[in-house]
Amino acid sequence: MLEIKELFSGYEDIDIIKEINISINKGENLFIIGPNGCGKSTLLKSMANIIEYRGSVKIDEEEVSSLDRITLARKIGLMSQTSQIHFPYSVYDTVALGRYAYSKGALSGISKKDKKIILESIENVGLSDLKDKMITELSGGQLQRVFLARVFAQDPDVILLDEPTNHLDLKHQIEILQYLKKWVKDNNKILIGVLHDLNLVHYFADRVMLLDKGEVVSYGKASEVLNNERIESIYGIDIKGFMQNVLEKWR
Ligand SMILES: Nc1ncnc2c1ncn2[C@@H]1O[C@H](COP(=O)(O)OP(=O)(O)OP(=O)(O)O)[C@@H](O)[C@H]1O
Repeated sequence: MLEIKELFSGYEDIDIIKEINISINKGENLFIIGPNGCGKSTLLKSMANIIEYRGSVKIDEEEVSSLDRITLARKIGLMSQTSQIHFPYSVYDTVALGRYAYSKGALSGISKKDKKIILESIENVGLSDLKDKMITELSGGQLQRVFLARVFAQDPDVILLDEPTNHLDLKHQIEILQYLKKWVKDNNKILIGVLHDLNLVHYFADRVMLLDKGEVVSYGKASEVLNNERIESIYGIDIKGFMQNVLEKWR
């Protein structure tokens, strides 16, 4: 179980995230929504202990800020919005980096089991044909799937994904989200994701958290949180009306 209590975090003594309290069971996903700048990425970074927090973030009773790097990497994996490429690694080598928490460090030292997991992770995002290609030669969507495969290879208990599908075409968005949902259920993991597409959130989320100005406005099932009046008051747009309008244009 992931338990967050009285969580505050931010930058340079200014709190962006204020008083978050949630608990999520294994096998469940939670999607965080909210307008630009409301603190979604900051919340994920706090959970992954990339930025300091006050309050408590516990995975199976263990405070994440007290874990060493290797244990933390086995417990929690973050795919952030701005995964930068600095080195011309192949797809395989990039995904292999996900296994560092289980190996002795050097890529040459990875085990047969690691190899199998790396290849399966690449296959699960549909990139087997590109496994030897340099990541500098990939499209944005292919690259995003490489980073997803790296998180799968890392195989943490809690997976944090910041806009995991924003570079993907609709088919791949749906396929990846379907796969993630199943992966979470089958392997008793916890997924916390940030998505802007409220249709996809409606369809895939077990739980939804609506954030505004760093505070939780609403938390619960998608059908409870995604109430048109509430969404309009936070986003300042009649999203349901807009969607209905668009749908009518389809033949
Ligand atoms: N490294 C940083 N230093 C100082 N302030 C930051 C830093 N990163 C983010 N912020 C500020 O914190 C606030 C929340 O940013 P955050 O990236 O968490 O929002 P978000 O909800 O993920 O936004 P988006 O939907 O645009 O990705 C913003 O006002 C942003 O300017």
